[in-house]
Amino acid sequence: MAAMRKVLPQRLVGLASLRAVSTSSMGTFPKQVKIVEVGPRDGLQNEKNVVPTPVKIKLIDMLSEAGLPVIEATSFVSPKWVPQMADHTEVLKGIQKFPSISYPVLVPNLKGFEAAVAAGAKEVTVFGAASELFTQKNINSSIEESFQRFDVIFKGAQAAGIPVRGYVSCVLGCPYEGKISPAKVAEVSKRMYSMGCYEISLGDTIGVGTPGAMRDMLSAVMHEVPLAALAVHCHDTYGQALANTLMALQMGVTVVDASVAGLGGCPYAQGASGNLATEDLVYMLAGLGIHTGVNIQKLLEAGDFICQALNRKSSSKVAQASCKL
Ligand SMILES: CC(C)(COP(=O)([O-])OP(=O)([O-])OC[C@H]1O[C@@H](n2cnc3c(N)ncnc32)[C@H](O)[C@@H]1OP(=O)([O-])[O-])[C@@H](O)C(=O)NCCC(=O)NCCSC(=O)C[C@@](C)(O)CC(=O)[O-]
Repeated sequence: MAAMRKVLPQRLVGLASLRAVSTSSMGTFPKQVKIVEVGPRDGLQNEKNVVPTPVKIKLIDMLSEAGLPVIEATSFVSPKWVPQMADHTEVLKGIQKFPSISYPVLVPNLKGFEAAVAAGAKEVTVFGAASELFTQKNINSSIEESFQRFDVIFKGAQAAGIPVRGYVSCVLGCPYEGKISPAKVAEVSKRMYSMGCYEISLGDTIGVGTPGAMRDMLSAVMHEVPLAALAVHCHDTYGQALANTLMALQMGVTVVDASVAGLGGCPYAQGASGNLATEDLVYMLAGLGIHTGVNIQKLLEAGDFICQALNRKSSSKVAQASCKL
């Protein structure tokens, strides 16, 4: 805690310069971006040591205080597959729920959907992929079988008035199949959108994409799914996450997934590293004059908190830089 107190006033110096650059040209960028914070789920699911439930709850509460409009809280997957998420019910019940914030949770099947609803979930997320082999490794089914599972979830969600978000993983590459064609991503995205996902988040699961690959993939998907219903979810394995996101914004995407302190990774995607750090995204968007509603100071504090709890250095460049200022 002492170290945290020491850096905060210095961070304010960095924030002043951030405000100074926020008047720069808007170009073709959107005026507003919705950030979907995935740290508590994607960020923590890959942690080897079990993160105590109160730590997860405090992290989510701090992220709520920071003004993130959507916070992916946990996942109702099999605890045999992802033990770190076994406390999903306690986490979802334990967090403070701000009326203006959505707290979606991942559900892989009807069992997960029913458990999520019983725990109070008001929004769920299904997760598919544009790669057969990844789908097999991640959810033990083919792509076609995954649609059948989703269909059952959609029926339950529709009856309960619960919105469903959808992930398509491996959109810019797969750890098992390598290159994935934009046409395949477009096909899977179209299917999930037409089944009932209100938003499709396109995941560069192993962070191999480049802005060129993002442009080609998005161009294909935009023919099949309305732009307003697309989000991007970039991992930073090759240091391209921010550049890839910028390309997506220039193409009109207005929803971006990110993870506080750049935490993240998928247990079933070897080589996957952390997500785009939310702090770095917020800093860049502020510099472009794009509204997010996020208080970066409070976000940095949430990043400090989880990094101390995990005994780890933040992967966010903004967090690292603002500590050194
Ligand atoms: C889909 C299954 C369940 C199939 O797994 P399975 O083994 O084929 O399922 P099953 O139906 O045969 O059940 C096996 C056991 O799990 C139980 N079970 C079954 N379902 C549930 C459930 N929902 N909640 C709790 N328990 C469950 C079930 O009751 C049974 O228990 P047993 O009878 O052996 O005691 C499994 O593969 C699974 O849970 N996979 C999840 C993997 C995962 O969470 N991956 C990470 C998320 S994806 C990701 O990170 C990428 C993303 C989204 O971030 C975007 C990107 O970056 O690209």
